[in-house]
Amino acid sequence: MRCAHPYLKFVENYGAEPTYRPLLDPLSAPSMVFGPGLDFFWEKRSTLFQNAGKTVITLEPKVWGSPIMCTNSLAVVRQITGPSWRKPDWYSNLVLLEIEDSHWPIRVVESVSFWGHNLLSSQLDEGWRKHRRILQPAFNNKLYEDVWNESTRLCHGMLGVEHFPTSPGGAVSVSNLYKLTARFTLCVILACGFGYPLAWDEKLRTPDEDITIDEGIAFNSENLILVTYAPRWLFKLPIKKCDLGPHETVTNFWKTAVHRPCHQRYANLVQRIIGLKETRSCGSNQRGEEDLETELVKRDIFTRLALASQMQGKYHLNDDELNVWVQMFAGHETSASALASCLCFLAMHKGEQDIVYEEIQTVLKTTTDGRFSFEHYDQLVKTRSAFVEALRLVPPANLIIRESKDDCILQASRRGPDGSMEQHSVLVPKGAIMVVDFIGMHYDPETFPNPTEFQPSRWYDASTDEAYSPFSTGPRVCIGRRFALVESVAFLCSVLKDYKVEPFLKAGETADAWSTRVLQRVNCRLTMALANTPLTFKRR
Ligand code: HEM
Repeated sequence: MRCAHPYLKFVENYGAEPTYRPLLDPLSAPSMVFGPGLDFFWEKRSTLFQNAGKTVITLEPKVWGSPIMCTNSLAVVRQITGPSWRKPDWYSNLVLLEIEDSHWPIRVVESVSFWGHNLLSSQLDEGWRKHRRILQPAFNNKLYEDVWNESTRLCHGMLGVEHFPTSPGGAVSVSNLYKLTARFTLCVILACGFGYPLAWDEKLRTPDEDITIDEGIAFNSENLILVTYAPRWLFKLPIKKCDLGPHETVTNFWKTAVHRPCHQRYANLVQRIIGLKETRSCGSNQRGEEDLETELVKRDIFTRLALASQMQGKYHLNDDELNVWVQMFAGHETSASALASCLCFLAMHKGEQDIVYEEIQTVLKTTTDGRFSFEHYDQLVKTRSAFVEALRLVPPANLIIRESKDDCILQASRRGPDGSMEQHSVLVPKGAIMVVDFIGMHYDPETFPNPTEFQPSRWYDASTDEAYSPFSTGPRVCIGRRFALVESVAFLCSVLKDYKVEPFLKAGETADAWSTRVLQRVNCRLTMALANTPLTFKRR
C-alpha cells in the first residue's frame, strides 16, 4: 500500500533517505487547517536546506500526507519549468477554482470551474502557448507607461482620501498598510489591464450586489485553499478558521459571495468591451489572427482576451477560457504584499530609507516640472532595489509546484566533505511532486550572504530581469514582473518623496520589538504577505 506512491517506490528502488520528517505534509488539508500548513516553509526558512546541506531535499511526513521533494535552487527550477514537468492537476485546479464535493483527503472529484482555464493554470503543452501568445504583446512599454501614470494618479488620490498630512511634521498612522497597497494594486490592474479606472474611494459593485470587488477578492485570497480542499462537514465544526459566516454550504458561499458579483461583473465587462469593439472597428464580429498580430498589439490585457474570444483559428478562446479572475488575482495581491513589506523594511532601516530618499530627490531635480514620469523609471535603481530586496525577504509567490512526467535525473548541489558545495545527480521518479521553495531559495547564504539582512545594494548591479528570482524563471516566468516593478517604484516615489515612514508602535513598544512583531507572522495562502504591517507616515 505504502509503495503505491511514486516517491516511496523510488525510496525502495534507490534506497534514498528522507531528508526531513515533519508530522504532516505541509500541503495537506489537515496541515492547512491545524497548522503549520504553508507557514512551514517560512518557519524553516533559515534551517530546512542549510541543515540538510542539499539543494534538493525530500519530506516524508510521519503522520499524514504524501512525500514530496523540495528545492531551493534556481538551477533546479530551470530544469523543472521545462516540458518534462507539469503543474499537478490539483494545483492547477486551485487556480481554476474548481470546487464541488471535495473529500478527505483532498482531491477534487467532479468539479465546476468558476474561473475558467487561464494562463496560470494551463499546462506548457496544453493551451499555455495560446494563452501566452494572446497576452504577451499587451505587456509592452505603452502599458508600462500607463501603469506609471495610473499609479501616480492613484497615489495622489490615496494621500488625499486617507488624510495623509500636508504640513511638515504632521503624521498619519496606518494599522495595516497592506489594505492600502492592496487597494492600490487592484485599482492599477483594473485601469491598465481592463480599462476600468476607479477613483481611490470608488466602489465597484452593481446595485443588486452586496459585496464589492475588493471584498470578493479578499475573501477569495483568505479562503481559497481551505474551501477548495477541505470537506464540507469541516465547516460545520466550531473551528474559527472554518467559520465562513452564515452560509449553508461552502459552494453556496462561493456562488453568492464570490462567483456572482465578481465573475458576473467581468462577464459583463467582456460583453461591454466586445460591444464597443464591434461598433468602433470594421463591423465584423468574426476576427482573424491578423487582428491579434497587428491591430491590437498595443491594447490592454482585457481587450486582447475579448478579441481572442471573437476570432476563429488557433488563438480562439472559448467561454471557458475567457478568464479574467486570474489576471486580477495574480496581478494585484503579489505586488500589494511586496509593497507593504518594502515599506516595513525601510521603516526598520532608516539608513536604507535615506538612500532611497536621496535617489528620489536627485532624479526629481533632473525633471523640468518637478514631477516624475515613466522615463525616470530606469534611473530609480536604488528605489527598485529596495523593492526587489523586500521581494527576496518576503516572496509573495512563496512556492510553485511541479510534477515529473517521467523518471528523470536532475542536477543539484550538496555539501561535500570539505564543506564546499558540489554537483550531484538526483534521480526523480515519474509522478514525483517537487515544491520550489522560494523562501528557502532567498535565505540561502551561498547565493545571498547574510540572508536575513535587508541589503538593497545586492541588486544595484543586477543587469537583467533574470536576476529577479521571485518572479520564477524559464518560459513560465511571471508575465507581469515589469508591470509589478513599475507600479511599485511609482508608488514608492510618490509616497517617499514627501513622507518618512516609521514604525507604528504599540504603547510601550520599542522599535526592535516592533520589528520582531512584524517579521514574526506571515499569512501564507496562495500568496504570502506579512500579517502585520502597522506604519506611521510623517510629512517631511
Ligand atoms: C511582485 C509581484 C509578482 C510576483 C512576485 C509574481 C510571481 C509570479 C511567479 C513566481 C509566477 C510563476 C508561477 C508558476 O509557474 O506557477 C508568476 C506567474 C504569473 N504571473 Fe506573476 N507575479 C507578480 C506580479 C504579477 C502581475 C502584476 C501580473 C499581471 C499583471 C502577474 C501575472 C502572472 C501570470 C498571468 C502568470 C502565469 C504566467 C505563465 O504561466 O505563463 N503577476 N508570477
